Amino acid sequence: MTTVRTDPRTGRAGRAEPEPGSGTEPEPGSGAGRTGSVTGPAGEPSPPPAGGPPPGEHAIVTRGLTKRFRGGQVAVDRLDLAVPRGSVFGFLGPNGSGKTTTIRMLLGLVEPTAGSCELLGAPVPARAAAVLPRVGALVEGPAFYPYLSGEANLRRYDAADPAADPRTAASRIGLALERVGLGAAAGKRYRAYSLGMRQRLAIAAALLGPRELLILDEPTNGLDPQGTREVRALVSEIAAAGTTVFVSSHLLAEIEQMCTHVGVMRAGRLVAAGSLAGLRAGDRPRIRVETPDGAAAAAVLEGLGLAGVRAGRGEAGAELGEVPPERVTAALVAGGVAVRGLAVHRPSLEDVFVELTGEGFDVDG
Ligand SMILES: Nc1ncnc2c1ncn2[C@@H]1O[C@H](COP(=O)(O)OP(=O)(O)OP(=O)(O)O)[C@@H](O)[C@H]1O
Repeated sequence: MTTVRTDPRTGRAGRAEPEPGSGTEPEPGSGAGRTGSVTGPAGEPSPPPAGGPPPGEHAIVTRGLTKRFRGGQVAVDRLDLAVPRGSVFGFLGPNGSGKTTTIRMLLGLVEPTAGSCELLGAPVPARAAAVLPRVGALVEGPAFYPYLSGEANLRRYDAADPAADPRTAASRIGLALERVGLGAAAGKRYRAYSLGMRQRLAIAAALLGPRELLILDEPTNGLDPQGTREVRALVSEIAAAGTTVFVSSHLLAEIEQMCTHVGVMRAGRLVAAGSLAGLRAGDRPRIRVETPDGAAAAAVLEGLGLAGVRAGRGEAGAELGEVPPERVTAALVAGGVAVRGLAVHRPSLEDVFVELTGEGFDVDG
């Protein structure tokens, strides 16, 4: 069973922690694993928000989920979320947009002010004890002992879970280490691990047992590019093996590279959600013509029935729609327009999100 600690500075609920005992303090900074191996009965599945897949097809559903902290700050504001089973769902938003608070409510670590949430069809917190053993979680504030090996650290995590059978601990730990690619480094001390290895160990702690859902809060935060790649690859492998992954990030590039679905948060509200493919389908490619006669080019574009025609100095542009670019080129030439250059520009996902949210994202990764 996971132990929950409250941060005396913030009053925020904390994470599972192994009992101290080595004489050295655990090192913060890489992740926390929710432990547990008992599979409890799930609650009755309930209908997803209107228009979504049928009941049972969502790993996470929230309805009107709201958290108002003492002092009046609304961290999460009437959140309706539906995370399809089998998806890698990117929970994207700038710092302070309410991602961690949402995850804490999902895990029963913070009590919602209003609304409800379900994990794997079971209401949380009402049925948290039954459902959380099927959910692995990595939420900020991890602690591992630097002088202990990765394996020994996991043994401590496992031993702290009263629901975990000690007789099967060795195979459980071995399997978790193998799954995150740390089998060969199992005996190495934690302090000798790279950043990526540390984070993979944290994910291993969240995988001590069969999980149907894995919730990761900013798992690449603070990692170097190599560590980031490792975690990204690991998330894809875990998802390919059938676990739904819910991963938060403030980095669009992260989400774009590892997720199938995305929900975008801004100031506590969900401002966009759907499959990446669906969001991209809304992209409207534009054609841009470089020409000394922008007005003449614009007239040709209008003549072709293109929308959003604009003429500028030395250029003209329009939404391309279904018209093939070669038809535009031919029409421009036939219309006597001197074409110096022609390009088709498809808006990036960032352009789409900026349009939806009115805000940019850190895309450096
Ligand atoms: N215990 C708390 N008491 C008061 N306000 C809080 C508390 N926890 C979070 N907040 C506030 O709620 C808002 C959302 O914070 P949250 O940590 O959920 O955002 P986030 O999107 O996860 O951002 P970050 O990645 O920076 O953690 C912020 O304005 C934050 O300051």
